[in-house]
Amino acid sequence: MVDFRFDIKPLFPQPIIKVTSNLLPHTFRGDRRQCLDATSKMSEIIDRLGQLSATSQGLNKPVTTAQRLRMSENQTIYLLADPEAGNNGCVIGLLKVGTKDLYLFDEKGQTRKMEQSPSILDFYVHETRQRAGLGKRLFETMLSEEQWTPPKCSVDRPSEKLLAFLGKHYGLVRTIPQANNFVLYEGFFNDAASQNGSRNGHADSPQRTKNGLHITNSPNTQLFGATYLGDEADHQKRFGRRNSNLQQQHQHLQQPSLLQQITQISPNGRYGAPRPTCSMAEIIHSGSGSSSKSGGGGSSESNRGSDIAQLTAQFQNLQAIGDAIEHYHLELERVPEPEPEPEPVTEEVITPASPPPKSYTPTPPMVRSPEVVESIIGENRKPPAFQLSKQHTGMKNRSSGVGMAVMPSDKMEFNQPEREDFGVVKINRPLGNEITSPVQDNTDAMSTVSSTAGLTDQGFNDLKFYHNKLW
Ligand SMILES: CC(=O)SCCNC(=O)CCNC(=O)[C@H](O)C(C)(C)COP(=O)(O)OP(=O)(O)OC[C@H]1O[C@@H](n2cnc3c(N)ncnc32)[C@H](O)[C@@H]1OP(=O)(O)O
Repeated sequence: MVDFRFDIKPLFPQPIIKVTSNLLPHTFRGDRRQCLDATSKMSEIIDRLGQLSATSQGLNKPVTTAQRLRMSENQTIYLLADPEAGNNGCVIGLLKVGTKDLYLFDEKGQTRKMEQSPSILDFYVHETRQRAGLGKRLFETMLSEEQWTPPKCSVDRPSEKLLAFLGKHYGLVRTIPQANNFVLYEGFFNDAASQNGSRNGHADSPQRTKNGLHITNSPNTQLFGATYLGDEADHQKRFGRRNSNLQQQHQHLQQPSLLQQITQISPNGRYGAPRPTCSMAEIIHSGSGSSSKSGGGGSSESNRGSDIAQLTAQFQNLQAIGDAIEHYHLELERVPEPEPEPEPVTEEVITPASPPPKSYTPTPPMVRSPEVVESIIGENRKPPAFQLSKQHTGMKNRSSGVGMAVMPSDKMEFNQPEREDFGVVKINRPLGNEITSPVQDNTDAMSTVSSTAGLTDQGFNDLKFYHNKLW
């Protein structure tokens, strides 16, 4: 029995009291100060009994606390005490009930939404007083106060003791399997459809197929296929340890043809929103698209001609890409091995506080001078041939995100000896490296450079001034 440092008699003018979110016995009468005192004491009683109940059921945290009761709108705790025991009396048991909106399966496996369904949420009688009829006394008081009948109560994860209790006192044995942790007994749905407004095919409720499968219509359904509720395996998995004795009914069959049918649900909402087109995908797929179009529609000669022209253009594009890749590989092979490491340059040397980049994507040909390529490749694959100054490496001027996304360049340097008009920049050539042949000048760029973009003392513009954030 559970006793407390205070006298419980004022709180228990009768052996069983009812407590709701105000944390006061339903019998309570008193002023504000007495009210605060009673609330504090009642909180202590509830927390203590809730903890004992959890321990008794092997739960790692209590289902019942004063704080939870205070926050709830539709829960009630019945407390059983023996006010005459000892000096201060003692509390013997607790029964927490409430109403819940639940999606449940009826005896036929049909889904029903039950609103304000009566539920047994927590039940405990102190170990020293169990099997003495006190549990039944508490339960009966609750039934009469709430005007509930036992078969109409759902039970939240009942323990074996509670299952035995309900079987013994109320003949509740045959259960209706559910996909959640609640146990229902046969008779739960008798006249429930008319009383509780339960219905099948509710907008929010799972739908039922002719074979008894239940399909949840959630965004995940669009992404990963339908979720099936109510089959035995799923029930076993969800229902867990306590209700192994309840696995008995409703073997729902899953036929492959039906699965195919129900998983072909067209996406809607944001999952059905158009996606941005991928230019490479367009190149690859537009050929088949156009051919199917022309094939399906009985196209004219001119259509066919334009299709061929399109295909030729795409082919040439692909060829050009292939050539560029091949050229790029050749250039990489041609990069000479770095010289043995000379004495490092001591002046103006940067010993980067941050480590060098872990991965490096080398520059394509025709963009850098071989020396720059060599030094940068050496930076990643082998120890550098010499220590690079900040001005050589452009460490601060590096645009790793944007530049690499567009072309595999570790460093982009801009040659702009004179100020040009707004928005126009000549790029990719250090000062002094003038174009010797038009072939070299294979790069163009437009930039959003402002007139305040600063030149370094070497004449390089810092790329950050050109970076378009929308990239
Ligand atoms: C939703 C939930 O709350 S689930 C959690 C339920 N609570 C617990 O499991 C906590 C530990 N158990 C208890 O507190 C109590 O056993 C209760 C609340 C379940 C029942 O209270 P009691 O005062 O023992 O009930 P009462 O004396 O009226 O009825 C006794 C019957 O309950 C069942 N019962 C009670 N204790 C046990 C037990 N240790 N083992 C098996 N059955 C038991 C039996 O059917 C028993 O009848 P029997 O003695 O003829 O076999």
